[in-house]
Amino acid sequence: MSEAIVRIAARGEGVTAEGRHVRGAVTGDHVSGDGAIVPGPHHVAPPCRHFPQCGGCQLQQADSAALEQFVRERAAMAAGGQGIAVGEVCSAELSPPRTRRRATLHAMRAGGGILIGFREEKSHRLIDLAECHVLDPALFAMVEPLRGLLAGFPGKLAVDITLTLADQGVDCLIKGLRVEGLKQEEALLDFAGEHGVARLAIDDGLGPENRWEPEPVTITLGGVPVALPHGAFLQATPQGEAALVGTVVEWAQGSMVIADLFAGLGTFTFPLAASAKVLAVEAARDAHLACKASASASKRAVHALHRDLYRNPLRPEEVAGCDMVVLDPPRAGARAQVEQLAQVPPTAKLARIAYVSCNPASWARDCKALVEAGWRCAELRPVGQFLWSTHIELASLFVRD
Ligand SMILES: C[S@@+](CC[C@H](N)C(=O)[O-])C[C@H]1O[C@@H](n2cnc3c(N)ncnc32)[C@H](O)[C@@H]1O
Repeated sequence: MSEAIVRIAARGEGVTAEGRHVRGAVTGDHVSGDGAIVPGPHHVAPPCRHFPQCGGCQLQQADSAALEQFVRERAAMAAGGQGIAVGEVCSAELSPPRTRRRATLHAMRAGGGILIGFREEKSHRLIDLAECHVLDPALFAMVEPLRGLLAGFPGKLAVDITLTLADQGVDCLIKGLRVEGLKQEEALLDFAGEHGVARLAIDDGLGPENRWEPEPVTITLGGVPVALPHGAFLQATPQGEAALVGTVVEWAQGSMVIADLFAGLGTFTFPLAASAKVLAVEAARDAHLACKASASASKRAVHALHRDLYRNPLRPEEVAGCDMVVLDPPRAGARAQVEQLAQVPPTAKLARIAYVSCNPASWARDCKALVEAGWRCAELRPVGQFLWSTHIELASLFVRD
């Protein structure tokens, strides 16, 4: 007798109503007693030849309807798991293929050639990328030239290459490369010039050192160009950023004073500053300074504050004057900051909290504290920026009645 797959689990396996997990199955498939999968209407041919070996994607066998359901259900189930009632769970925004604007690839020498790609999910074996359906084509176009460049560096090679699509083109940071002698220095400059690289930096263990940057590299946020420090956080796709920012800006309508916590370069700060005063709080010094400089150059009503919100969260009296708080913490969540927000008295101006998260588990844990303090989750917007992966993002709006 066969069982139907009713949903996709957090780790990407198909799950039956009885709770049986089946790797490779998607919602609508059937699985027989011996584990054979009978594909259903949402099971499609994976577009990439490297699937499922490549660790970059886990769900290429699912169509967009099954992926949308997966992203939406994961967000809703995280809320349900902590007993958080959600007013409205919106449909999930999925980023299209070939839109990822940042990725770290690995490279090594093998069999006389250079392998460049992602690692296999459960091993350190490198998948040598011949195609990629998630990377923006401008990033993928760097793979072959990078093979050529690295082939000229003798000896054992084990480097990480972070590619980011900035306003000026591809920003390329190579970690772990030893550059010795004029010939190798020239090879770097030739590579950068010939392939229109926006910035080339090498980190041989002592931090990134720029070798090529014909004009300062920026990323435009809310119409404001912001200097892009190495390693600074960026939303994974422009479409994902637009979905998250559009949602938060809509929720912020009518707010005059907003605190943007874990602000990074100002992904939310600058769009929000079009109609409100914004306090942008961030712990990474480079990101904070970039946000601060652009706020001043663009004359936006932004006050940038350098502060560690884990050790030193904003206290209730510091946010009481804001009518909205936006939080977008790292995967670990924002427990200490949420504990402080939960203590803001109902009589304070603070009327809305938008919590953006890349980890439904820490989000739900934190939000439980908000709910216990009288806040209600009015709206949940799931976002799938990492198409075909099990990684999801969400934006949530908390209000007090
Ligand atoms: C998920 S990113 C979001 C950044 C920004 N909101 C965006 O959308 O681009 C989290 C940010 O929190 C910052 N961060 C990490 N730990 C922090 C801490 N203890 N206090 C304040 N900011 C922190 C990181 O540097 C990063 O910029």
